[in-house]
Amino acid sequence: MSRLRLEGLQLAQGGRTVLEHLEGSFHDGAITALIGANGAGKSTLIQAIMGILPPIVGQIHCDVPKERRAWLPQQLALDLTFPMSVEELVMTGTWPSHGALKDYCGPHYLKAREVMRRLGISHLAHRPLGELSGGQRQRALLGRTLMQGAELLLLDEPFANVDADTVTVLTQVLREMADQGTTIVVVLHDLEQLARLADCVLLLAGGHGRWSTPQAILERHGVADHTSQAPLLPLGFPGAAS
Ligand SMILES: Nc1ncnc2c1ncn2[C@@H]1O[C@H](COP(=O)(O)OP(=O)(O)OP(=O)(O)O)[C@@H](O)[C@H]1O
Repeated sequence: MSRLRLEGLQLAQGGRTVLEHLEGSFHDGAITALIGANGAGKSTLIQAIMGILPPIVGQIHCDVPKERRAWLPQQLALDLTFPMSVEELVMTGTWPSHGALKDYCGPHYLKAREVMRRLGISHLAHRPLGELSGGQRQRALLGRTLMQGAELLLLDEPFANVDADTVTVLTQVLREMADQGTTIVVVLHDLEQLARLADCVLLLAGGHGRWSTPQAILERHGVADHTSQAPLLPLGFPGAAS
């Protein structure tokens, strides 16, 4: 049985229903793209899965322990002026399981070094977060979730404001995480990212959710061969609820 399931879910923001009758299971060890127009409720669903927004009706069944759930919010939502280095940020990935006040030990530093190497940010270990580019920041933030050993990873537009090399590295690391069993839910906004990354799709439109596949979404947008370089088109999903 899937570790993350939605059952008769209704979610509201500011007293207004945003999504209702959401049902279904996210595949374990797969990357599910959460797509839909602006305001469709993608962030709302992410907040609910993270346990920040309680459902009005229905339930979210999540069998992943809290310390193994990770959320990478939109970069713009983060205050990165906090005086902290890349290595320190990556090390905070140990907090959910070890506590914030515990001293780090040798194996923690070794693991952090391995994580930074994997993400190509070893040379930035001691650089303050405020001095990083968007792509470098995103690598460091993903490093924190690797350090955490996340089994459920939620990402909100992880490729916004990042360079092409970072897109490649993030895509590769996310695929490796999924192959190792992590359940990944990622808010995406364009077809190229969808073609490159997603195994499954949950499309939000008109207050409802519909499960689909990357192939079906790409064909609907007239991109038949999804293995080729798909054009970078905004996903507006007109009439997506049909
Ligand atoms: N804190 C809030 N109070 C009231 N309404 C909200 C709040 N947050 C979101 N909303 C509304 O809920 C609806 C869904 O918003 P949400 O941010 O989940 O959409 P989204 O699909 O993530 O959009 P985007 O692609 O623009 O990020 C929108 O109509 C939005 O205006």
